[in-house]
Amino acid sequence: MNREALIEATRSQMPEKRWRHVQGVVDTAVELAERFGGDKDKAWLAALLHDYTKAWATDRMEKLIREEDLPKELLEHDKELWHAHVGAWVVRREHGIDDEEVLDAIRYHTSGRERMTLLDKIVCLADYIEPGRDFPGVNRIRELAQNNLEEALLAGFDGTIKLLVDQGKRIFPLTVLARNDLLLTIIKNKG
Ligand SMILES: Nc1ncnc2c1ncn2[C@@H]1O[C@H](COP(=O)(O)OP(=O)(O)O)[C@@H](O)[C@H]1O
Repeated sequence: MNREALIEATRSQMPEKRWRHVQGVVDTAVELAERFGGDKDKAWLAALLHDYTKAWATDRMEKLIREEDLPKELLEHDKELWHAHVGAWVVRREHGIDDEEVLDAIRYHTSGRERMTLLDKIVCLADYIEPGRDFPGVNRIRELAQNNLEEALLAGFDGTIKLLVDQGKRIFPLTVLARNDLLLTIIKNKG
């Protein structure tokens, strides 16, 4: 795999602002991998590709979800969730990415899932706290991320779930499963 070509291909999918976010996620994911003993190369790759189709038109993503082997359930949920699954499918198809761990980290970076891998957690958390992010509560998540990956991610999911409830939106169930699972892990680690 040619890193430079992959960087250019990714950059060409999105406007400059989104590209800056991706660069922030890449740097943060590599830092988190160093801090928590993850694989830095995989963190780099999954973070680079996590938003590959984020700026694609909705109907382009919808067509792939309908026609390819992608979860049809996505169509009943917020469009913000689509790019994660579609992105994993596209980077496998277009760039031959076949590392299932990396593909999963891309696929679940927005929603999370039950039994998240270390790489899933790193990419998902990096997406919440990269330096360009500015939302109420982000600094608390950054502080927690200094020494507890699970507690930081839990705070991230809690914030997303609260926001969705306040906005009267549907919740994609994987985020609830991810949150419950993280809570259990945190309790076990303390006990
Ligand atoms: N469980 C969920 N159910 C419904 N929508 C969700 C859920 N989790 C996240 N979202 C939506 O996705 C958005 C998060 O997307 P964002 O953080 O911008 O991800 P990315 O960096 O991949 O673009 C949230 O603001 C929310 O609208």
